[in-house]
Amino acid sequence: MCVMKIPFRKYHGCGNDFIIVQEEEIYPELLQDLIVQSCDRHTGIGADGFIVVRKEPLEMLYYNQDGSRAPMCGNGIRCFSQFCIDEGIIHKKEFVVKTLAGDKIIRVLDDQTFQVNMSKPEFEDLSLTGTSKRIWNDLYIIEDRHYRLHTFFQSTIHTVVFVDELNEEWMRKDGKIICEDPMFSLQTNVNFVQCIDPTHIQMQTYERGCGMTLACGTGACASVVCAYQLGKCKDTVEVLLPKGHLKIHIDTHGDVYMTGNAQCIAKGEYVYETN
Ligand SMILES: N[C@@H](CCC[C@H](N)C(=O)O)C(=O)O
Repeated sequence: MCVMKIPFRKYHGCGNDFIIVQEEEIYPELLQDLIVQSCDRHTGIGADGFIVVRKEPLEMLYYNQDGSRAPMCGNGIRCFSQFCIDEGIIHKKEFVVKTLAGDKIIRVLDDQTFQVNMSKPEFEDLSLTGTSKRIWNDLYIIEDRHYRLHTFFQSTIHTVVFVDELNEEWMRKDGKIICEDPMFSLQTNVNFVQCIDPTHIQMQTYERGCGMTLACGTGACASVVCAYQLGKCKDTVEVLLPKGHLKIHIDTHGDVYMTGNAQCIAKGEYVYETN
């Protein structure tokens, strides 16, 4: 066994929480184990996700709490941006971050608030979603609950489900069932959405690699895109979440913009014991 002290910061965006470290502080061969141990809510720091900061060129490497890699994280990229400011890595008001879902342009607004161009949704390229067929308004029944699934790629795979009311018990149970359905070979994030009025929705996400979270940025974008396509909302919507809100805007070219904040909640050294 060997003990290492790894400098980290912890952030949250609307309650979606992340451990963030710089790439030079970690050993790639130990990364999976480090993620699983440090994200544990009882024996580690606790977090929904783990972010590695690559500086040259600036890149966000995102991992879910189970150690799986994801192409992007909307709340994570705002926290990544705040980390880069806090650590003196970035001094500009606008910059580009590389991700597995392409380059994302970040604009720093007020203190701790960021606008991110989250790119256009992808409805056609099924290889991106890990599904063998297009899923749009498809009926999905669990016991006596009837859902309509809409699956597409919005910087990562998302399935949007509109419900009359958000119900914690069913979201957790049915979110897991939909997420792990074998028709999604790469699994899917599942967003339960309640439309309040044309400019407000409420949502919560069962995340692949993590379970229920308090917020999901890419999920908020996907939910608004889907609601807009179905004529359920306007092109600018406030997404209400248990611990905050995000503003999502779809421009005339179909690009999706997310605006929200990011907060540093801890800074220190993680005492990591290798097995
Ligand atoms: N919480 C994130 C999404 C994180 C990745 C997701 N669980 C996946 O595996 O695709 C967000 O804010 O977008």
